[in-house]
Amino acid sequence: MSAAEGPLVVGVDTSTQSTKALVVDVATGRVVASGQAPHTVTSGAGRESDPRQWWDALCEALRQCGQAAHEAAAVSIGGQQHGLVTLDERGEPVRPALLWNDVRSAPQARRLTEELGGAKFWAEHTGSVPAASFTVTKWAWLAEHEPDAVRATKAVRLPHDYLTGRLTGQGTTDRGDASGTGWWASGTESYDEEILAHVGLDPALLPRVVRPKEVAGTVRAHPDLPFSKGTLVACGTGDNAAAALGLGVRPGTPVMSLGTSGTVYAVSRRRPTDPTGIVAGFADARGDWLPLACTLNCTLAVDRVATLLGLDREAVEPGHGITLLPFLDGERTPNLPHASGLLHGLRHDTTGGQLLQAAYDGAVHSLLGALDRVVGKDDEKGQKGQNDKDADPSAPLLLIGGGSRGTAWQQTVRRLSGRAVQVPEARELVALGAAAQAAGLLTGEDPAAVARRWDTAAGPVLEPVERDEETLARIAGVLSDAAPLLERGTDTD
Ligand SMILES: Nc1ncnc2c1ncn2[C@@H]1O[C@H](COP(=O)(O)OP(=O)(O)O)[C@@H](O)[C@H]1O
Ligand SMILES: O=C(CO)[C@@H](O)[C@H](O)COP(=O)(O)O
Repeated sequence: MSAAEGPLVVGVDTSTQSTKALVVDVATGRVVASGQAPHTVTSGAGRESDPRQWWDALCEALRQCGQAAHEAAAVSIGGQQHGLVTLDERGEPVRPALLWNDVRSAPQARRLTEELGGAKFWAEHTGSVPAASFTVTKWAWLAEHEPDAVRATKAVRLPHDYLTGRLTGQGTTDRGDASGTGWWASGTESYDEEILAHVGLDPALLPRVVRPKEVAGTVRAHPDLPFSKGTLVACGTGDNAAAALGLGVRPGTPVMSLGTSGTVYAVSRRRPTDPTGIVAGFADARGDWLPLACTLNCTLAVDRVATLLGLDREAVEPGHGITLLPFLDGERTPNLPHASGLLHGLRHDTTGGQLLQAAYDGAVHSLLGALDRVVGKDDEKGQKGQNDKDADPSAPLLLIGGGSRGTAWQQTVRRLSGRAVQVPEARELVALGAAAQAAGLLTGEDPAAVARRWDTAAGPVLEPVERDEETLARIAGVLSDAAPLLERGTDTD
């Protein structure tokens, strides 16, 4: 491999299932080294991970990068959003982190929404109506179920803050990830004291929100790290905001990410305030906004159905009136935290491949319904979408995340969206976005412009096909008819 032309930077994605690190040449965007190490997440009632695992995985992923990581001049961490990390006075986790896909705090989400002026108040103050994913609901759950843990907590962090803090020794976050907590006011871009007081969280426990182009700190000496002391650390951000940076998207360009979570989003110049709660009004990592909808059941749920059927994930067959709502983990979009998977339309001649295709259809249907609101279509009640001025309905949908590599995912998105779909060849767009942010610290460039210079979104465009309206209408009908079943848990919950 030829020598790098420019300085090197490290971009990290600490996601739900693993930590990935890339060493990138700032001049060309070439990935000169990479590493990856897995995490474990608990199954059962909740979804928890020990933050110390994320640190160990980061050290391992960096070790795999070899000498290149030693030469890096700056580093940035992108990470799974919303997780509640509670640290004691020594900076050690009080308990495992409560993750974004842990739905135990659904009752707290409902209660907080009602107690503080309803959905409109939350949407106008924080940009989002809290669902069980939001950090504020997790803190309220912890206060109710584990008051000793709350008393022992001397610092509250998000996953990317935790790793950034271990690199620098300082408590910092950024506007992108702060906007997913439920205690950051998007109108004033500051912590919301009314909400914090309501949930009994002292603002002194929270990290400082670093501005987009500001340095968060420098790497302190650490035996497990390949970095030189003094390497610059960027503020980092949530994984979706990092991927938006990594693609260098301009306002209105729609993105769909197929990973542990499914997400659809677009950068917007308008601050989102959707009182239906479908669109979360996140900030992006630059100073704009990132209206986004997220599902809890994406690649893992569809892979699980394939495993149950004993099929390869690509062994789909065209559907035949079968509807499978793959809500194995409850669901966030639509907001059905207690739902479980639901199958309708099974016949003697139904094949396993058709059932599998129905799982893909169910997962993609939820995302596409939400995409209409994210990019600005008016809903059936005439409410304006979030981003109508900038959205270009003919722009290809950018498809990213692990699932975007799969033919069955690509074809399902094409058929149910009726849009052109572009699949970037670059694989790790969250880590690339973090690398672009680190590069921006060195060169003074806008990180999104860095990503465009690196041409990270380049990849084949799959031409549009006719939209499969029949399947979309059938799934919407089953969702609506099954509402009472989906709103309650099963007897084993
Ligand atoms: N070739 C592929 N086809 C379909 N799905 C894939 C493929 N490769 C990986 N995946 C899926 O991608 C998921 C991981 O995606 P990723 O975006 O890395 O997730 P996360 O960032 O949430 O940890 C896995 O659950 C796996 O099922
Ligand atoms: O909760 C959200 C977005 O609001 C998720 O997108 C998480 O940020 C998890 O991301 P992945 O691990 O699936 O990348």
